[in-house]
Amino acid sequence: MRDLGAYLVANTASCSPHSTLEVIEAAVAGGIQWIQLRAKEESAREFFELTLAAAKLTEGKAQLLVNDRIDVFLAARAAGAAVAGIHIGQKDVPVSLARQLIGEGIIGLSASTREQIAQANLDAEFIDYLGVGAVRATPTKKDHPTPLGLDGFAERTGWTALPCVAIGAVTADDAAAIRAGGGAGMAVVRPVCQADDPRSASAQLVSAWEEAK
Ligand SMILES: Cc1ncc(COP(=O)(O)OP(=O)(O)O)c(N)n1
Ligand SMILES: Cc1nc(C(=O)O)sc1CCOP(=O)(O)O
Ligand SMILES: [Mg+2]
Repeated sequence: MRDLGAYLVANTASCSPHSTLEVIEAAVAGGIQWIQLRAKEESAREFFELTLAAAKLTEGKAQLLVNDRIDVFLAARAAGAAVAGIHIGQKDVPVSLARQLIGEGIIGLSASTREQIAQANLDAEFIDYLGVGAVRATPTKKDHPTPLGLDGFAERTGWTALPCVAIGAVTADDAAAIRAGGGAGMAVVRPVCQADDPRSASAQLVSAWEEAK
């Protein structure tokens, strides 16, 4: 899984005036193949229902990951939804236990400091990719880690053999630098969720990533 490419974090709080499902449908139509559903304010039931609906849009076309909520992922999978895995962070449950709980499935882990990446390397058997950020400060995640810059991101890809996805105020204009810095993908919220035309914004990100090869 070295190339995750353009990766959408479909953050429910960022999708207005579109609905989250409209954004996901547009992203799939635009060619994005990795989509994480991030719902920080919703109840478990709301997140679960949204995951079921999203999985119908992504099935066979994109990998759908659930942010944070292993319970929601497990419930959606038990309900027969095509959910691919989870993305968890340093404040979530340990990745080895997450692996025990979900069994097969993709696990993405956020890691940005030297210590976090060293620990991820020790836990590498449980992890499919790392989310590494924040590349830049972003209003989308108020408690984002200290900004790294593109150079800091590139430095971190050298600390691990795990695929690293850049996140935090990155845009299509950063695709070449992220790839040159050893990145396996670029994750965005606002460039797609807040675009007037999320489908063409998604297609633009996919092209930028492909052209940066
Ligand atoms: C691809 C990707 N990378 C990093 C994050 C951040 O995850 P986390 O640190 O758990 O923070 P929250 O998103 O839960 O606020 C991510 N979601 N996706
Ligand atoms: C969900 C998330 N995690 C981050 C991290 O640095 O770990 S930054 C972030 C939000 C990225 O949003 P935007 O593309 O709108 O800047
Ligand atoms: Mg988290």
